[in-house]
Amino acid sequence: MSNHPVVRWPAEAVWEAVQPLWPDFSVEVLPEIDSTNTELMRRARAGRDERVLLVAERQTAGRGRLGRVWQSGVEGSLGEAAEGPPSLMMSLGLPLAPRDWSGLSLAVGLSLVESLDPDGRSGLGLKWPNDLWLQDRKVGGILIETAGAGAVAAGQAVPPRYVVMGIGLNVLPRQAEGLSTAPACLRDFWPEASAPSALERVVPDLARTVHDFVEQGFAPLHARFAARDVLRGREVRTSDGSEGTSLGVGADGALLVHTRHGTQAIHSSEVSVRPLAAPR
Ligand SMILES: O=C(O)CCCC[C@@H]1SC[C@@H]2NC(=O)N[C@@H]21
Repeated sequence: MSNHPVVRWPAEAVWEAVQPLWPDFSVEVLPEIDSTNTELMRRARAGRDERVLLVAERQTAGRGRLGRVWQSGVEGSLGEAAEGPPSLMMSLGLPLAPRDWSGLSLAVGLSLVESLDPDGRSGLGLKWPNDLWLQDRKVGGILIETAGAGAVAAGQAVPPRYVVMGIGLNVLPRQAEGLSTAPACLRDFWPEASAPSALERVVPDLARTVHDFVEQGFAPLHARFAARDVLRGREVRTSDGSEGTSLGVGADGALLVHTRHGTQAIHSSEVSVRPLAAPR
């Protein structure tokens, strides 16, 4: 495996779009890595806290939430004429000190959905807390990890934490091992989608969203999230045992579920939904 990316990536265009926000921002594309999240966490632990977007053409140990494996779907060589890998795998790493952390992953998801489907016509939506969904099938996911920062005494400013926002988007159709139905992909609603074109489309808005989140938090995005929320009004079951109808998310990013015991605010859990009835 050479040390150079095989695919032509719009790294410079992405850098130019983001650099006015963060002059020290850089973009790195790697032909192969275990996981872009793992790599940025390693760098953070070694004291490197740069603002960087790391993109991989292949991950050998891609990770999802809750210890799951993220399959990149890259088998064999990408080849010279490659349109790009079947999925976009990238992590944005940077030090952050927002006033309030709640809703960061929802803000990231919303920026992805809005930049991939600006007018909402495709039905691409958000499944709380971290998944992009299209017709009840997963298109992508987000894995946010943090490093650094000790305890904060009362009245002290919150020190920045190094945050790694890992994003995986299925671009081309593929079967995923262990799943009965194939995941959805960007090609389902964007016929020319490739990993490089998706990168160019999503990163400028992602950077703007993260930049604004530091001061404003999730609350200003709340109504826009609701417009893309695929769970609202559906019967859900959470991994901590709550069952009921999803009422959407609160202004702090919690999932609100109307259960037999009243409305419960869920802050961290896995959520499954009752499948939609088959069309007649
Ligand atoms: O759906 C999930 O559970 C989150 C998936 C996150 C996958 C991305 S791919 C780029 C980055 N590197 C990783 O190892 N994981 C994230």
